[in-house]
Order: sequence, then structure tokens, then C-alpha cells
Amino acid sequence: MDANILVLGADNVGKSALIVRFLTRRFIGEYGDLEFLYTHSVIMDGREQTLNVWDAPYTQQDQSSETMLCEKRLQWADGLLLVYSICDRASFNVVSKLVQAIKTTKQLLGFEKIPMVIVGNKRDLHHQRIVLSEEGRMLALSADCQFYEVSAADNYHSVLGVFHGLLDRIRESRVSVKKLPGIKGIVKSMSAVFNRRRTDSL
Ligand SMILES: Nc1nc2c(ncn2[C@@H]2O[C@H](COP(=O)(O)OP(=O)(O)OP(=O)(O)O)[C@@H](O)[C@H]2O)c(=O)[nH]1
Repeated sequence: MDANILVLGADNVGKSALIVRFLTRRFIGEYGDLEFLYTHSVIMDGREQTLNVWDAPYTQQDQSSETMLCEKRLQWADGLLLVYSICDRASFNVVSKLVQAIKTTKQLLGFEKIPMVIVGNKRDLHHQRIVLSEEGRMLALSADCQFYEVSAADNYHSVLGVFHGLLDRIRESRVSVKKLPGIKGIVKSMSAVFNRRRTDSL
């Protein structure tokens, strides 16, 4: 399975840190503020898979648009990772706004539901915590997605869990789309019934 993962969130919440931790197991401290598209092969369930991870900045245009901010990005993405910092209330508000904007964009453009996870990063800074875990959990519940609190600085395995959780959801969504019969499937099953009748009556 190949997958495109779009990482969204306010500045300085640790988007690059999470991606670099996942891809290299390392936390290097400073990442610059460039926009990056990372392509990486991982072995999951014994199979090689290609992941494209887009570290997308939160632009002026995103901030001014309530609805269509993500149109092109949503078209590209198979899964979304929305990140805030537990020490930064404004970054949590950005994720709430993104959830709303994604919902509206999907409704307006008739997109399929895109698998998504919400991540509260910088868990190691619990003494500076401003956003309660409960608030993150409630937001994820309202967005019908999974919620994680992690520290890109402290813990590789929890970051790995975030990406694997999202990849599982992407895989599940592909299976459920395949299960829908679609028009071809319906025609196929109807002709199977008619053919059986015809052969039965011979
Ligand atoms: N204590 C702590 N610091 C972190 C953690 N994750 C990232 N940081 C720090 O937070 C700062 C911002 O991290 P980045 O990964 O550059 O954040 P970003 O969201 O990609 O930021 P932009 O490039 O501005 O969009 C850096 O100084 C990181 O070292 C974390 O889990 N804990």
C-alpha cells in the first residue's frame, strides 16, 4: 500500500520533529521552517510500502479562509495528521478550525471521508501544559478520529504508534471502499442471477 500523508498544524508545534522522529528515529532539535515532502519506504506487515509525507506550513491564506483552505491538499492526501502543542492554546484552536474547514471542504466538494488523527505534541513539557488531554479527546470525538498525546522529543514508540494508527485507518478505508459493490458489481451480480435462472431452466 502506498500512501500520502498530509501533516497540518500551526507553526512551532513540532510537525517536522514528529515526521523526522518517525522516519529516522531521531530528535535533532532544530528543523528550520521549510516546506518538505518526504518519500520513504517502510516495511509494514511484511510488505514494503511507500509513504509520501508532506510537512505543510500554516499559511496566511489558510488563516484567512474558513472553508476551502485545504482543497488541493485534501485531493492529494490519503490521510491527515493534525498537530497542536499541549503548551499552546492558539495551536489547539488552529486544529479546531482545521477540523471545521476540512469538514466544510469535504461537504462542498463531495470528497470521501479522509482518515485523520489529532496529535497533542510536547507531552514532555507537562509542567507548561495549557490544553487538557480531555479537550483533545473531545475534539477527536467530534471529528470522529483517533487522538494521541506524544512527545517527539522523548519517545520514538509513541510517535510510531501515531503513524501506524493512521496507516491502519487508511488501509481500513480502502478495504471498505472495495467492499462497496458499485455499479459494475451490481451489474455483475444481476447477470449472475439471470444466468443461473437461464441455466436452471434448461
Ligand atoms: N520539548 C519539546 N520540544 C519539541 C517537541 N517537538 C518539537 N519540539 C521543538 O519545538 C520547536 C518547533 O519544532 P518543529 O518541528 O520545527 O515545529 P513545526 O511545527 O515543524 O514548525 P514550523 O516549521 O514553524 O511549521 C523546535 O525547537 C523543536 O525542537 C517535543 O515533543 N517536546
